[in-house]
Amino acid sequence: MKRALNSLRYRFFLALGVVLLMALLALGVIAKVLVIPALLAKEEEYASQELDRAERAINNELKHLSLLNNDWAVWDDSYDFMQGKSPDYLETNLAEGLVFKDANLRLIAFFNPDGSPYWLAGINPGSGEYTSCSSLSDACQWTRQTVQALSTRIQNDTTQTRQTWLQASPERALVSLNPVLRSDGSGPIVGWMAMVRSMNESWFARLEESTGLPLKVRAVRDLTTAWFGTTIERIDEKSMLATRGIAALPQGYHLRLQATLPRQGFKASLETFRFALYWTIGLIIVVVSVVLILLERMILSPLRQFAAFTQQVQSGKAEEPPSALLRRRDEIGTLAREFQQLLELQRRQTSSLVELSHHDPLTGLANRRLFDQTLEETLQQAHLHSQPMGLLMVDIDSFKNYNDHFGHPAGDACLKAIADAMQRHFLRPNQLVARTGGEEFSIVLPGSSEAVCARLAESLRQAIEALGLPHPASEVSPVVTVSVGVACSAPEQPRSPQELVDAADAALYAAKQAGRNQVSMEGEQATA
Ligand SMILES: Nc1nc2c(ncn2[C@@H]2O[C@H](COP(=O)(O)OP(=O)(O)OP(=O)(O)O)[C@@H](O)[C@H]2O)c(=O)[nH]1
Repeated sequence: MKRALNSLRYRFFLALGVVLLMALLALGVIAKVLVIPALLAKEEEYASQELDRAERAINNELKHLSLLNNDWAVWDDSYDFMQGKSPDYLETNLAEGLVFKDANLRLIAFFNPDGSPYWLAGINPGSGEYTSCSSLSDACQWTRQTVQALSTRIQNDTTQTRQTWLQASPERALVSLNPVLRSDGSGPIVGWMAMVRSMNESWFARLEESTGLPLKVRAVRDLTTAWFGTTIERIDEKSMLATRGIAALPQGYHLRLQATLPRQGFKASLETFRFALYWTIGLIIVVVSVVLILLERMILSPLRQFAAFTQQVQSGKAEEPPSALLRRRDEIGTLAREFQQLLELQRRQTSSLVELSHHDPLTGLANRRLFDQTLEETLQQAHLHSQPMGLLMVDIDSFKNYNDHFGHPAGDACLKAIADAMQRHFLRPNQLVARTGGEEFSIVLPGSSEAVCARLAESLRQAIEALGLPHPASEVSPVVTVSVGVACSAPEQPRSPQELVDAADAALYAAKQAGRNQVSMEGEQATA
C-alpha cells in the first residue's frame, strides 16, 4: 500500500485529480457567484422593462381618457349644459348609457365650480343599469365615494387644469377631471367634468392585446408605506410573477401591477451556460485522462520497465536494457543508453578487478588465491569423475644469488621470463600456472597421471634450462635452472588440496636437497 502511495503513477493521478477537482470547483464557483447572479439580474431587468411597458400602456390609457374628457369638457354644448342652457344635452349625448358602453366608461360626472355635483350619469356596477341623477340620490348612491373624492379634489384644486389619476377604491379605475370651458378654451370655468373608466375585464383584455402581457392590477390598502419598486417571485422554472406598486387615490391606497412573465430567456441562457459548462468539464476530463495516458505510456511504463531491468541486473538475469528502451529517442532512451554504457564500464572495471585479485601483477600468472581456488575445484572434479590430477611445484635455483649478482630489477625480469616460459609450456585451458611464492610457482594439471606429470615436469625443467638465462652465481649451472616437486592424486586414493600441496612441497624439498635443477616425484629419487 505504502509502495503504491509512493508510486509516480499514484502521485500523478492524485495531482491531476486535484487539478480536475479544483477546475470543477472553480467552474461551480464561477457559475454560482458570477453567471447565475448575472442571469438573474438580467431576468430582473427584463421583468422591470416589461412592467415599464405595462405602466406606459396604462399611462397611455389615462392620456386617451383625458383627451376624451377634454373633448367633452371644452365643447360648447357641455358649456351650455353646465349653465342650464342645453335641456336636450343629457337626452342627446348620455341617454341609455350608450356612450358609456362605446367608450368603456363607468361614470361621467359634472360638478359646479364649488365642487358640488351638478349631474351624475353612469353604469351601476351592482346592477349593470344606467343611472342618471342630478345629485347623490338613491339611484346614484353607488357613485358616492367617487363623487365625494372628486368634489374634494375640485375644492382643493389650485391648478384649474385638467388632471388624471388612477383610482384604487371603491373600484380600480382611471379618472380624468377637466374644467368645463368654451370650445376655444376660453373661460370662465363654469364647472368640472370627470370621466371614470373602470379597469374591468374588457379594459384588461384591451390592455393585454396592446401590450401582449397578461396583466393584473390589484388595489392594495397600505396606510403605512406605499412601495413602488419591482419585485420578482419566481414561481417555477417556466414563469415568474413581476409586481410593481403604482400610485393611486384615495390616500392610503395604491395599485399593484402584476404580470406573469415567461422565464425562457433565463432558461435559454442557463441551458447555454450549462451546455458550455458540461463541455468544459468533459474537455477537462478528456485532457486530464489524455495527460494521464500519455504519462503512463511515455514516462511511467518505461520507468517501470527500467526499474524491472535494474532488478534483473542485480539478480544477474539481464545484462542489457530492453531494446524498446534503447531505441527511444527521448530522455528515457538517453538514460537507457547511458545506463548501458555505465553497466559496460562497471563490468570492465569489475573484470579487471577480478583479474587483479586473481593474478600476479609482475608475471601476469594466477596468484595464490586463484591457485587455491582452482586446486580445490579441480580436485573436486577429479574425485567426481574419478580422474587423476597432478601438481608441480617449481622453485628457481639460487635465485638469491641471482638477485645479489644482477640486482632486483634483473631478478624481476628473470621471474617474468621464466613465467612466460612456463605459460607457453602449459597451454591447455584447464591447466593452471600460478606464482605461489616469491620465486616459487605451482602448476595444476587436471587429468594428468603420475607418469604424465613426471614427463611434463622434466620437459619444463629442460625448457627453462634451455632458455639459457645466464646465472654466473648459480651453485648448479651457468644458466638459470629450476627444481620441480611432483605430487599426484589418484582416483583410487583421493587427496585434499593441503595434502597434495604438502606432498609436492616435500618433493620439491627433496629435489633441492638432491642438488637442484632436477625433478623429484613424491616418495621417489629426484631426476636431473
Ligand atoms: N627480484 C625478485 N626477487 C625475489 C622476488 N621474490 C622473492 N625474491 C627473492 O628470491 C630469493 C629466494 O631466496 P631463497 O629462498 O634463499 O632461495 P634460493 O636463493 O633460490 O635458494 P634455493 O631455493 O635453495 O635454490 C630471495 O632473495 C628473495 O629476495 C621478486 O619478486 N623479485
